[in-house]
Amino acid sequence: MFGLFKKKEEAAVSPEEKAASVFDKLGGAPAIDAAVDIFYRKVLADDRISQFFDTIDMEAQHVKQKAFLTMAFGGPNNYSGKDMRAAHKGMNLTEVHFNAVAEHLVGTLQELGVGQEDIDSVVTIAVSVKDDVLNQ
Ligand code: HEM
Repeated sequence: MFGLFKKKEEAAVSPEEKAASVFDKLGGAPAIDAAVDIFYRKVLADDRISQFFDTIDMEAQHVKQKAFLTMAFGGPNNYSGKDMRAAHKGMNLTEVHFNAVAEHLVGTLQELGVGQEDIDSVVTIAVSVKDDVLNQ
């Protein structure tokens, strides 16, 4: 059921050596479901960005939001969807749109009780894909 998020073998790295990602700390794939609901509600309630999701079907979007949050939370690196540049091509996204999404990402984490240090690492991951998302 959570095939998309299946953990890769981590034979070469012991648990002590590998810092837990926010994805792991939240409780892995099942916890992402709760995060998706919060995040998506925020996105759809935001006039700056809700229009981008108007024509997208809910079920497919749920899967995509899971992929989004798994990536942003530093989850298993076996995402097999489109790369970020291709996924957002032709949308004419701007900094305003990006910042709105980042804001809702942070708000979601705050609601889930995630600490500031972990929120900072999620923001770092989000910022690292910004140029691709904005097709700059
Ligand atoms: C940290 C920033 C972002 C990440 C990590 C991200 C991640 C993703 C992922 C994983 C997908 C699914 C790609 C696929 O179809 O395989 C996706 C699709 C999509 N994203 Fe983003 N995204 C980001 C920012 C944004 C922003 C700022 C917007 C608009 C306000 C946006 C709107 C969309 C829409 C509408 C789709 C669906 C496209 C379609 O189905 O045709 N994303 N995103």
